[in-house]
Amino acid sequence: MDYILEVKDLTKKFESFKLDKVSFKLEPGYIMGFIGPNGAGKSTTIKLIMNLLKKDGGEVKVFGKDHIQFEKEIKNRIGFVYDESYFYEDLTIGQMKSIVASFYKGWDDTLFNKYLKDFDLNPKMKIKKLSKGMKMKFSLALALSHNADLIIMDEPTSGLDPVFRREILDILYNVIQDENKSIFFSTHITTDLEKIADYITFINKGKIVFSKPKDDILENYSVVKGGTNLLDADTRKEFIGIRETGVGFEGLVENGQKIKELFGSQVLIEKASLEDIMVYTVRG
Ligand SMILES: Nc1ncnc2c1ncn2[C@@H]1O[C@H](COP(=O)(O)OP(=O)(O)OP(=O)(O)O)[C@@H](O)[C@H]1O
Repeated sequence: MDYILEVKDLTKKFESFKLDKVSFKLEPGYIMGFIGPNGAGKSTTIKLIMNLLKKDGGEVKVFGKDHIQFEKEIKNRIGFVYDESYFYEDLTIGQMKSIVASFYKGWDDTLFNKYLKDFDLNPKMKIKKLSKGMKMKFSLALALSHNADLIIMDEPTSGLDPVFRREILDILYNVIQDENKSIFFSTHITTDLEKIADYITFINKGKIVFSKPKDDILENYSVVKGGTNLLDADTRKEFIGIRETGVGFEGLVENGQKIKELFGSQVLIEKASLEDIMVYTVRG
């Protein structure tokens, strides 16, 4: 199997945080969402993949090649959207575009102008006058205009309104209709991933909780609701996380069948959303 992105045992130590042997793989033609709470290590992972930070251990291969040894060649084929703006604020969109375009072999000006139009961006506008959402749109237009085979984005939809977010998701979906291209992006907006992601990689406290097909995840995890009288030391062990309220409890389980056998009709079992899975796993 040829992977477009292969991360193996990626490790980075900061003073008070460790990214601990992070591993996952992405095949061509798919979208992988990268989720996790604040401070889980998403941006650090992305910066390490892009070699913007020096790793302490592990391996990263992009298009089957080492990400440092073949950095220049690889970056020509990556469209990168970063959560911190790296633009020169005094330049206009058009001027900044010319600088960025000069780095890429496959730059497509026609496509870029189409995105500017779609995104309602005026090339004469100075970058410092753009709102957060407009800057994000500009970053996206740049990332999508050099025929990249892999799009890597750190929270591309944060700060965007729901209408534009939906538009972005449609654009991303169109990108992967070319089966040689893939998208890897981090986000807090799990409902966006429910719409378009094929795979979900979930990171918590620097460790991967899972990296699996979205459909498997949504099929396997359930939220169980019932009375607190059902909870004791043994039954609690069945849950990944539990929330108790005045009227009963809600808990996340990976195998709903076992709970069904245990509690029968005393509980209500519903499919878990990605948000449920994230919240209950993080809270425990
Ligand atoms: N350059 C650095 N030096 C020291 N610690 C750092 C550095 N960069 C990140 N960290 C720490 O590493 C941890 C992970 O940060 P990271 O930005 O990767 O999280 P994240 O999952 O992207 O969070 P968020 O969703 O809030 O953006 C945090 O505790 C952060 O303080």
